[in-house]
Amino acid sequence: MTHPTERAIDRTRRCASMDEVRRHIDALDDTLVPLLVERGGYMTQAATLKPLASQVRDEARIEDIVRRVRARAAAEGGEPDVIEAIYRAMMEAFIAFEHREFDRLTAEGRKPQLQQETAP
Ligand SMILES: O=C(O)C(=O)C[C@]1(C(=O)O)C=C[C@@H](O)C=C1
Repeated sequence: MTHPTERAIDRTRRCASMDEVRRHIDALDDTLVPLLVERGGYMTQAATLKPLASQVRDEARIEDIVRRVRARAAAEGGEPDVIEAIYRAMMEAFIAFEHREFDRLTAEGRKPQLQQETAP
């Protein structure tokens, strides 16, 4: 279990000005965006590995992730409802991206499973 002094909320610095608040937010965004891009790379791999477009959206997996990140948010001293809303919006954007990747890979003939299924 997370030690109380290791919680993310306790790393938030007290700021004396809005400039300082925004500097901290910009610095965190510089950490977050590369991680989101890296996460997006796995959508391309998922699109390669899933045989059917109907498998791109996986409701059971979405609910597993929501349950997991809500618990982590609480352990870090955050708001589970806020983190759930962010994750649901993020996953919708990633699902749309994964569909685009699925279509692109299909058009490029890079989905061997699908080709086998549709072969005469
Ligand atoms: O786990 C998957 O199947 C994924 O494609 C990844 C992901 C995600 O963003 O985590 C995206 C789409 C699915 O609906 C579920 C989860």
